[in-house]
Amino acid sequence: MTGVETRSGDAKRALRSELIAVRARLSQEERSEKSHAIAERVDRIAAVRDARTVALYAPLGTEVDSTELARRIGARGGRVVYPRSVVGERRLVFCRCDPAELVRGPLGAREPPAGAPEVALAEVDCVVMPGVAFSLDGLRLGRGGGYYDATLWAMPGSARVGVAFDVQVVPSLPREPHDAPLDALVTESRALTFARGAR
Ligand SMILES: Nc1nc2c(c(=O)[nH]1)N(C=O)[C@@H](CNc1ccc(C(=O)N[C@@H](CCC(=O)O)C(=O)O)cc1)CN2
Ligand SMILES: Nc1ncnc2c1ncn2[C@@H]1O[C@H](COP(=O)(O)OP(=O)(O)OP(=O)(O)O)[C@@H](O)[C@H]1O
Repeated sequence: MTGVETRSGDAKRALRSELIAVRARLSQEERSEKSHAIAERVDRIAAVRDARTVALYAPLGTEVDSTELARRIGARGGRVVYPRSVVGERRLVFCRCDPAELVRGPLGAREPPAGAPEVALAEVDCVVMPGVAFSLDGLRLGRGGGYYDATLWAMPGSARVGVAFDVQVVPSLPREPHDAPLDALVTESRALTFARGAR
């Protein structure tokens, strides 16, 4: 690892604990209300509305609640898949699963159980991701495993949409070469889209 990458790694760690604390200050009621507004807004983004298969996530801790978005996508006939962490390989696979069947995975997030049908990465039209922080230029800071980044690089045709509360958005984030930039970022107050060429 180069010195530059080490410094941005340190900066990411500091930002991670700061932004997790900021998000935790929202009340349960605020998070629920804002998550509903985010679901409405995400569902108006063309990349999501036109997607046949959308990768969502099972909310963990104080992340944006994806339940309403799952309901909306299902209601219009879309297919929702959830990530399973392949520990040791730093990657995700996506499986079909009823939300009620999700089980606690090795990293603490709820995931599809072993045996849930896996969907090829190329079939996933859009990936909707939670994060700890997002920047106005479309970078995402996750929990630090690098799972989404590694997987997204193997999905060049999938739209990448980050979802967050306004308090998680910062002007800029330290960028490392493996970071996979977003196509869109949606909060309770706005939707930002980023040009592919610009990233
Ligand atoms: N909801 C959700 N699902 C996700 C992710 C995520 O960030 N959020 N991931 C993004 O890559 C992948 C799983 N990676 C994870 C990486 C770290 C931790 C984590 O920090 N776990 C806590 C314990 C959480 C708990 O038990 O409440 C910990 O180890 O301290 C969780 C999941 C795929 N699924
Ligand atoms: N594709 C990759 N190849 C090599 N190392 C990687 C790759 N992706 C991430 N890493 C390493 O993994 C660690 C975590 O990366 P990073 O901080 O970008 O994760 P994150 O986006 O916050 O996590 P996640 O996507 O799991 O929520 C870093 O040490 C980084 O150098």
